[in-house]
Amino acid sequence: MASVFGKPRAGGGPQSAPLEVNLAILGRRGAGKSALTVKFLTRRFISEYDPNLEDTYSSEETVDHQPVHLRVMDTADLDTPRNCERYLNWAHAFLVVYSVDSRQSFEGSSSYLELLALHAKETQRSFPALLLGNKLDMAQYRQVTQAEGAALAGRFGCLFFEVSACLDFEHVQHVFHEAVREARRELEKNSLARPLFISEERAVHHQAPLTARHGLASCTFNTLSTASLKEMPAVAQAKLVTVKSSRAQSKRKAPTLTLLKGFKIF
Ligand SMILES: Nc1nc2c(ncn2[C@@H]2O[C@H](COP(=O)(O)OP(=O)(O)OP(=O)(O)O)[C@@H](O)[C@H]2O)c(=O)[nH]1
Repeated sequence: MASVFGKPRAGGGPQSAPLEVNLAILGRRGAGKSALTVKFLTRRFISEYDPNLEDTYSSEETVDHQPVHLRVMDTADLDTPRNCERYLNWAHAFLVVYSVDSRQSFEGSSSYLELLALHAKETQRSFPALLLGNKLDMAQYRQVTQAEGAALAGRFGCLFFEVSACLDFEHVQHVFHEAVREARRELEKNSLARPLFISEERAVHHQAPLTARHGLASCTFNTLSTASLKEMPAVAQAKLVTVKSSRAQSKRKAPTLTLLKGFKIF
């Protein structure tokens, strides 16, 4: 697939330009979106962040021996999803985060999943989403059981993981790489797809396949469609991302730039 800024490249071997994947991290305040993002990018757990800053980071990753240019948007909605187009039209995949010690954040994650399902229905496109129960290290204060997390993910047909931003890096990395894999599958599917896209003429049903994959619910937000041909929309809208200074830099109490080694902020 040809590539311009903001549009993905699908496929390609080791010689080709890296696949471009945009990933948005969604969830209620305090769920641990920033902590997970920074853990993934720096291998470190940083405990304090400015809740009002929304940053987009860029990182060169290798996933399954394939180079990937990954952009991660650490969103900062207030209590509920707001002005969502900025990430809905930008991301190829979503990580929806809640905290296992907060029922409120779990309920918030459900709102985000509903928002994604609605967006898929409206745009007739598929959006991989992963549901993450964060703060697994706080399991003794659980308000949300693992079964509840899995059930919610199953309802929306997403992958589900429990993680902790302050425990091992590999687990957090695995989750982000799974999101890249899901996005890549979707991009490849779209690049192979016919050049015309079929839009709905009558009621569209949300499809939430519940197939188990490695014991987890799988798949993406899909919609069924009929008739009426339209031009195929870009997989991602070409959109310039305005990036403020790094949240990791801006709010960290003791700014240590070595923390930023290994990823670049743009
Ligand atoms: N124990 C524990 N604390 C965590 C974990 N992840 C985040 N926290 C803490 O939870 C609080 C909120 O984390 P953030 O990463 O700022 O949460 P957020 O979802 O980005 O919240 P906003 O910035 O308000 O949107 C901070 O005090 C973090 O230190 C975790 O895995 N375990």
